Amino acid sequence: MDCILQDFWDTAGQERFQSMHASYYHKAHACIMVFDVQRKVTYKNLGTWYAELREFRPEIPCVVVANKIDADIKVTQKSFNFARKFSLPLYFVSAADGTNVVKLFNDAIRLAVSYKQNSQDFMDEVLQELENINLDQKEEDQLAQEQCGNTKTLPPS
Ligand SMILES: Nc1nc2c(ncn2[C@@H]2O[C@H](COP(=O)(O)OP(=O)(O)OP(=O)(O)O)[C@@H](O)[C@H]2O)c(=O)[nH]1
Repeated sequence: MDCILQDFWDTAGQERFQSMHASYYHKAHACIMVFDVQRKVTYKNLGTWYAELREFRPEIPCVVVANKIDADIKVTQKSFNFARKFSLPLYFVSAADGTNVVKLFNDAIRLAVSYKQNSQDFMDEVLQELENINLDQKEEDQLAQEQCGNTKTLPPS
């Protein structure tokens, strides 16, 4: 199971939108979009990030995080339209004091696992097939290695 991505966590808060390489998206089974409640521009950029995410991963679960609430607790009374507009769960978080951090990651992981188990997305099926091929290959390599090892340890006849 893969979750989007330390890089996304880092990049989403940036002031300028900078596209991420498609490979970052492809194996993600959930996305956590973070904005900084003290920097309006990071909230404004969410729409662009979300559009890019949906281009590559149309169905993965996504949650929105309002971070740094410790700096101004009153923001927790605000309603943030972006989350409502796309029906995404919104978490009020402080990475500094830990508020809601564990809950956020527990929920995101649960969503990701459930998505991975039930996904009907064509891209996921392709990736799963590739993963299976890799696993088969690894098993074959391991078997071949074991057989080589066995041959070496055979006593001389
Ligand atoms: N008060 C407060 N400060 C925080 C919180 N999370 C991160 N910071 C501070 O914000 C600054 C940037 O944190 P980073 O972990 O570097 O985050 P980043 O996403 O790379 O950077 P930004 O996009 O600038 O927020 C650091 O000085 C952190 O200490 C938080 O929840 N509350």
